[in-house]
Amino acid sequence: MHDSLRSLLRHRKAAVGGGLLLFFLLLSLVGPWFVMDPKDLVGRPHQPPSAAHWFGTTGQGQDVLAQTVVGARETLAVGFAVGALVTLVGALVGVTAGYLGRRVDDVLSLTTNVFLVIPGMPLAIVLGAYLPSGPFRMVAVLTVAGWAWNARVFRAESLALRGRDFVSAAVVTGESHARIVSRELLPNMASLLGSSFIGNTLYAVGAQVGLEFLGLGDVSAVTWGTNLYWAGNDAALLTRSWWIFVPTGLCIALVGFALTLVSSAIDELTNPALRVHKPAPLPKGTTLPVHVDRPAPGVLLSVQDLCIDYATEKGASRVVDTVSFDLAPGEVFGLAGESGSGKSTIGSALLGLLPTSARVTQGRILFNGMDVTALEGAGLRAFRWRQVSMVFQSAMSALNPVLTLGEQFHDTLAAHGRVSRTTSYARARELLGMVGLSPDLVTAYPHQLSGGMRQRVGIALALALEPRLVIMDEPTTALDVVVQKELLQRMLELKQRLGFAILFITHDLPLLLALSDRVGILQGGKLVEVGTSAGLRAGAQHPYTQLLLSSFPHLVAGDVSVTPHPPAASELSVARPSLRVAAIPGGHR
Ligand SMILES: Nc1ncnc2c1ncn2[C@@H]1O[C@H](COP(=O)(O)OP(=O)(O)OP(=O)(O)O)[C@@H](O)[C@H]1O
Repeated sequence: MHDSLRSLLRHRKAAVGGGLLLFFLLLSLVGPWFVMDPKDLVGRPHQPPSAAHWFGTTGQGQDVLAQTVVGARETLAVGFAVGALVTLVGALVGVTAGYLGRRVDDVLSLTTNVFLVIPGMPLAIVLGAYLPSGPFRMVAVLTVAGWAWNARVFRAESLALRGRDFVSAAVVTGESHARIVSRELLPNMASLLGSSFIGNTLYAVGAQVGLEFLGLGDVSAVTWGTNLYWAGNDAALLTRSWWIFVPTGLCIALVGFALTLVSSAIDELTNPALRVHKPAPLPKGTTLPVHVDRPAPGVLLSVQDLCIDYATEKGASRVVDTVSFDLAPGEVFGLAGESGSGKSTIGSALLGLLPTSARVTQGRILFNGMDVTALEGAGLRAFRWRQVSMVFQSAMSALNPVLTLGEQFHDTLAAHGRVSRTTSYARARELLGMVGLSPDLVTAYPHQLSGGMRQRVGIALALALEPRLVIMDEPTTALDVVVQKELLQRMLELKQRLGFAILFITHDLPLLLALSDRVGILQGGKLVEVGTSAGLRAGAQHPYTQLLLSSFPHLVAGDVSVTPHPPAASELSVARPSLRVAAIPGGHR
């Protein structure tokens, strides 16, 4: 709690937004005691700012400063009350519908949809005409007109959470519905609840001011909306009496700005992934122009003295440290190392996919002689996928769930030149066939495929533009060993046919040794050993490589024995006929 408060105070957006909001809250609470009565006629009409009336007088001779300060009270009170009520009603209805589902969901969703199709403004006007005048009328009108959107958002969120394992675990351990909602669902929606409340308050302030400006509020009350209503009525614009409406307008804009800052701060504080630490700017003169060397013969990719730092709260953290290696055309180069050793960071750097908080601080990545670390914009777009593509680790999240496979192939092909759907679909069919899937799957959606089939689609997509290098970042981690072997075997066959090189990233060193021509071992961001697979298998030099090798038990299909030593190539090789696991006929996994 103490820590959360401290980080809230240290957060710049939270501090500025919160400070502004606090100022307006204090102004609305204590300000009215220090100003004149806003309804008193204290001077001549339309008087500009003066020592007697700092903000001038209105078209009827009232003090504009008093009206601005007093107007804050009801406007903010209604705004926060509506913000809280709309969030509460929306969350209650949405979470109940999403979590309980079935009949309850049908009824609540139907009610929500009915409210959604009724336009908000006419509904507010009609309700306003029947309810007794005053701030409570405004609160009721805006709550009735605004809760339905929130219910939709909360329903969608609870539907997504309901399918998560931790909720299923709570269900099977016998927790009650109320406890699951209050302990499992709502805490996971803290960020949504916070930003919805702030967003709804923003909506309420805007809608309230809008309705009152149109004369649909209580025009005898003093609020920011009625201030603008009377400014319009008293021809403040026509007489160029800007001081009558500018202070109120400025206050509304500042409150809106403050609420937006706080909403964004809540998002960032409750979701650490949104907290982006920007790396320190490079010293002047160190920005590298796109550099093209004559490619070294027999070298497709040359990583030279590469250093990558992440900006963190505690300063720069080096995760890739002076790494150098070369990759020849058609070669399979494996990068191995324990979790966190920097493998994926190197893979991302090759494709210019490093997050904003990361930066290449030293070294070069030469692809066919061209320094890809300096590529940007159109140059980078043209380079990605056409020259170097990637098979991602998570097959499900790498495919767009709402597009058919054919559309996803079309998008990829169309991103690199004009291509008709007929041509894209024909190519998609060909590629699907190449990876051992039925070409008819072009019309299928990702959820209709198994994990192994999705990963084959990932490979087919990676080969769509016939790149010269394919990065495979743990592409088979989530698959069982049989599917894994079939998939890798297919990949190596395609490599033989099409001639692309592979940078294979995994923590599974025995698998790498079986697949790769050469392997590099990463430890804590440093490349501690590079050697041919045969050389490393015969005798690794570095103690860390030896440790990695000795820490892998190996299951051999058939006799299910566990070997404490690195496997022989024949046991793992998926490219050779001596593959020990028989292909399962028929199915695509
Ligand atoms: N956004 C980030 N901010 C700070 N450090 C990060 C960030 N992303 C990754 N790191 C750090 O960079 C290091 C390398 O991460 P990377 O993902 O490249 O490792 P890896 O070897 O691919 O691991 P794994 O096999 O588990 O995917 C890790 O120590 C990680 O904590």
